[in-house]
Amino acid sequence: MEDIGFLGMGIMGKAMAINLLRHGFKVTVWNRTLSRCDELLDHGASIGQTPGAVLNKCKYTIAMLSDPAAALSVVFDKDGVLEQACTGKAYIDMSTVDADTSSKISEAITLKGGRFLEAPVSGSKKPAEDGQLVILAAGEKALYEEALPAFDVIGKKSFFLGQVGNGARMKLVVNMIMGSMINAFSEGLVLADKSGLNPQTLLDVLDLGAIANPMFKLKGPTMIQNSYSPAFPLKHQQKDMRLALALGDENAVSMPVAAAANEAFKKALSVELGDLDFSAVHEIVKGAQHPL
Ligand SMILES: NC(=O)C1=CN([C@@H]2O[C@H](COP(=O)(O)OP(=O)(O)OC[C@H]3O[C@@H](n4cnc5c(N)ncnc54)[C@H](OP(=O)(O)O)[C@@H]3O)[C@@H](O)[C@H]2O)C=CC1
Ligand SMILES: O=CC(=O)O
Repeated sequence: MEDIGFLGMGIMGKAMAINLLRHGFKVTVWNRTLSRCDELLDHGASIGQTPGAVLNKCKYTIAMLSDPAAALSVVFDKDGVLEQACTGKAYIDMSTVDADTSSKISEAITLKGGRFLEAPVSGSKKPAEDGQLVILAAGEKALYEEALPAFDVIGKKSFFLGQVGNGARMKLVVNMIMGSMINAFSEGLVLADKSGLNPQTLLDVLDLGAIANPMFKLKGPTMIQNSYSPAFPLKHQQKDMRLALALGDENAVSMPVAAAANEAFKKALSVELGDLDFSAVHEIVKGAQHPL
């Protein structure tokens, strides 16, 4: 698996492609805003002019795109992946999407003789830079096994979860929990502050107890400084809450905590915090204490 195509040079795609290049893979990159590929030239990448051109050149193509609309557009639009899908071509979509989107893509590609794996990831900008992602793959098992040398560079652990859709579902469950947790954490920071406690001391206490976790440790110090440089953009976290709630609807699972968290993310989007880190929901939680 030496020659790899990579579609989507956003926060995650760029870091993952650079890691592959560092480890000796030949990588051909494409991004909708093509100029964002230029930086990859310094790392030894080639540039493809369209998703179809990348697929045409490479036996294996990975995609890391923002949402279902982007994932579908890159496959089904003109000069897209589907135009070049055929026997011997493998497509690995690592974007966070819902199971229906993934299944649509899988069906279209396999109908043309192509191969498909979904492989969303858990972990953010820093784990992507450090090759420490957790990979949640589903689809063609043989393709999963062929992809492992690349997954081992990108991630610290890969799971094969069975049929297409299971990777997407697992990722949405994980991010539903994460989105609810960041809201509860934010409320705790506000409560500590308003009741006369030092939020930094709260962080120290949390870090020593049963609910210590890497997210609180990483995001806490920046949240108390109101600093939200995007590692995981809030607009993507809201997309994940929306898709997870839809999965809850499909399965008649009541999720009032996630629904409340989703409202906070929606409010954050409405005041244009979507491009900041998802921890910027803290601004909404703080603001809720001062209704106009
Ligand atoms: N950041 C994180 O911590 C993590 C993100 N994820 C998931 O990974 C995916 C990518 O995230 P991230 O890199 O942070 O996102 P970014 O917003 O940084 O990048 C999004 C990418 O999608 C492309 N894109 C958006 N819309 C379209 C479209 N209609 N057609 C073609 N390309 C499009 C963008 O291209 P352009 O440059 O032209 O806008 C860009 O390459 C998302 O699904 C996210 O939920 C998963 C784990 C962690
Ligand atoms: O999807 C985001 C992450 O941190 O994982």
